[in-house]
Amino acid sequence: MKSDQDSTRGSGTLTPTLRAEGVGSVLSYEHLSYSVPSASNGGSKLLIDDISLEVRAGELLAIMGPSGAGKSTLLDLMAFRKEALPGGKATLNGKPLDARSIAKVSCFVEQEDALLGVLTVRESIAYALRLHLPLMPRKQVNERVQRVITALGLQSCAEQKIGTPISRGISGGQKRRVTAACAMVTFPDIGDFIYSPSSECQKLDSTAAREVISSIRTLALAEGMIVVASIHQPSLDTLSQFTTVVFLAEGKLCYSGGVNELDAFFDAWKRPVGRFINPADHAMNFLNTDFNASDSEKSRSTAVEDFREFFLSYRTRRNGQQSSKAPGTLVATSSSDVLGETPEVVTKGKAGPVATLGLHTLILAERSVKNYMRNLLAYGVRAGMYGGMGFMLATIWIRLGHKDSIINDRLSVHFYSVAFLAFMSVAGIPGFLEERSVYYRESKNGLYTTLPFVLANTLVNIPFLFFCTVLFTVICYWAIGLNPGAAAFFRFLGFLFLAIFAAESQVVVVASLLPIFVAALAITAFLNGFWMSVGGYFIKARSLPRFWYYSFHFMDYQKYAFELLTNSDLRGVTFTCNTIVNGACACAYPSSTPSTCTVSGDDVLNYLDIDNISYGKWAAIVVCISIIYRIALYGALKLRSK
Ligand SMILES: Nc1ncnc2c1ncn2[C@@H]1O[C@H](COP(=O)(O)OP(=O)(O)OP(=O)(O)O)[C@@H](O)[C@H]1O
Repeated sequence: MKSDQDSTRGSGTLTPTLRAEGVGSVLSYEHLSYSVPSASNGGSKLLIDDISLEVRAGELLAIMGPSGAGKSTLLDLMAFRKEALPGGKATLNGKPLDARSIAKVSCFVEQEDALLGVLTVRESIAYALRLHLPLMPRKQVNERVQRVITALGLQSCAEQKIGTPISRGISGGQKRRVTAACAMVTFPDIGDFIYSPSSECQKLDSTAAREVISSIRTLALAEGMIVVASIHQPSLDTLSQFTTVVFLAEGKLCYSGGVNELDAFFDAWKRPVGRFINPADHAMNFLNTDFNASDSEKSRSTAVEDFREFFLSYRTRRNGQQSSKAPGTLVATSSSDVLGETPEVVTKGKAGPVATLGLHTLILAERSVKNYMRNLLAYGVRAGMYGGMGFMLATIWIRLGHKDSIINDRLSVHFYSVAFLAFMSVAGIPGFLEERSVYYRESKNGLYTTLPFVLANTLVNIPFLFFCTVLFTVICYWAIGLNPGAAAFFRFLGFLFLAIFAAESQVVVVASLLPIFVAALAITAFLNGFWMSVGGYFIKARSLPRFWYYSFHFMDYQKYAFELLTNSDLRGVTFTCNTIVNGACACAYPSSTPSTCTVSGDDVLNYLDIDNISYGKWAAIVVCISIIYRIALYGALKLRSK
C-alpha cells in the first residue's frame, strides 16, 4: 500500500477512499469464487472455490499450485480482471474495493512480454515512466530508469534492442525482466504491485529469478507495497524471498501462511520436509495429482482433500494462538527515500486531464514514429511496396496518350490505384498488432487510456501514408501521362491519400476486433474485395442490384475515391476518336462533339454517371468514413479490453 507521503504526492491519482491509506494497510479478499459455463453438464464449472485471503503491506505473497489449479484465475479475481461470483468481496483496510479503485493502486505484470521489438531496453522502460509521469524532467526520468535497470540486473543489455523477427534481441529471461522493469519503474506512485511471473519465472535462470524477486522485495518492504505473484517451481532461494505462500489445488485453498511456517506445518501433519528438500516441492508432491499412479479421480481428489482438511484444522489452531498478536508490524519508508526523489518532483510529473491526454498522445506518437523509422520489416518494406507499385504502373501503363481507345486503360489506372493501394493496407496489420499488445499491457496498468492511443495512431498514420502516396504518385503520375495540370496532380495525390487513409482506418478496426494476423488479413481482404464489387467500376452503379446499390454502394470509400480521381483526371481533357473508312467518326464513348471526331473527358464522366460530383463533398464523405472507422477503432479497443 502507499505510504502516507505517497498519497499526498500522487495528487489526483488515488480515489478519496484510498488517499488516506498508508503504511500497514491490509488488503483482504473474502469468499472469492469463480465459475465458467460447463459444456459437459450444461451447468457451470467452479474454477475458484470460496477463497479468502489477507495480505499486508510489505508482504510478498506467492500463489502456487499444480498446473490448472486456478492460480491465474485467482490472480485475475484479485486484480478485478475477472468478476467474482456474488458473495465475494475485497477491502482495503476495511473499505470496499472495486475495479476502478484497485486499478489506481495496482499494477499487473502480464504473462506475455508485450514490448516493441525495435526499442532498446532503456527506451522501453523510459517510455513506461514518461507515460506514467509525463511532466517528470528528463534528468529524473533517466536517473530512475537507471536505478531500475540496475535493480533488475539489466545493465549489460540496457542499450540492446528487444528484438524483432529479423534481428535477434535480448533473451527470453531478459525480456521478462524488462516487462517487470516497465511496471517497477512506476512504483513510487503505486500502492499494490501485483506481479504474475507464472511460467515466465521458468524463463529466468535461478540466479536471475532470485535477483528479480529480491529487488522487488526490497522495494516492497521499503514502500509498504503488497506483491502477489503466481509462481512455478521456485528454487529454495527464490521461495525464501517471499513472506507468505498460498497453495491451491482444484480451485481450493490448501495452505496459506508464512513461507517460514511451512516446515512446522508439515511436521504437524506428520509428513516432515526432508533434508535438502524444497518445502514448495514437498507440498507439490501431495497437490500435483496429475501423475499419480492411481487412475481413480476419487483417490486423487482424496489426497488433495487430506491436505486441505489438515490445513483447515491447523489454521484454526494457529489463529487461536496468534489472535493476541498485533497486525501490521512492518515499517515503511517513503518511495521517494528509496528512489532519491523529492515528493514535489513526482507531483510535478502529473498533469491535468486535458494536458495528460495531449502529453500521452505526443509521447505515444513519438514512440510510434521511432517504431516506424526502425522497423524495416513492417514499415520500410511497406513503403518500398508502394514505390514498387508506382514503378509497375509507370512502366506498364506508360504514356497512355489521348486516343479514345485508351480511355478504359486510363479509368483502370484510377481503379487500380485506389483498390490495390487500399488492399495493400493489410501490410499494416503486423505492426499494428504489436502496438496493440503493448497498448493493452500499458492501459490495463493505468498508464494511459484508449483515446491517446487512437489519436497517436492516427497522427502517425497520416504522415506515413502521405509519404507512401507521394512516393507512388511521383513515380507513376507523369509516366502514365495523366492530366498534366499541377492542380490535377495535387488533387490526385490528396484524393488517393484520403482513400489509403480510409483503408488503413478500416484495417486497424478489423485487427482490433480480431487480433490474429491471418484472420484479420482474410477479413480485410474480403472487405476490400467487397468494396471493389459494389463501387460501380466492374458493374455500373445504376446496373447494380437495388439492394447493393441503396445500401453498401453509398458507404464505399473506394467509390468516392475512384470518382474523385476520375473526375480530376478527365475533366477538360479531349480524346481523339478513330475514324472509319467512309469518313464517319466512331468514338469509344458517346461524344457531344462528333463533328471534330473527339470525345471529351466530360462525355466519358457523363456516360459513367459520375459527372455531377463535388470535389469538396466527396472528399468530405471519405474523411467522414475514416472518422467513423477511427471511432470504431476506439470502440473496438474498449470492447476487446473487457
Ligand atoms: N474460460 C474457461 N473455461 C473453461 N475452463 C477454464 C477457463 N479458464 C480457465 N479454465 C480452467 O480452469 C482451470 C484453472 O486455470 P488457471 O489458468 O487459473 O490455472 P493455473 O493454475 O494458472 O494453471 P497454469 O499453472 O498451468 O498456468 C484450468 O483447468 C483451466 O483449464
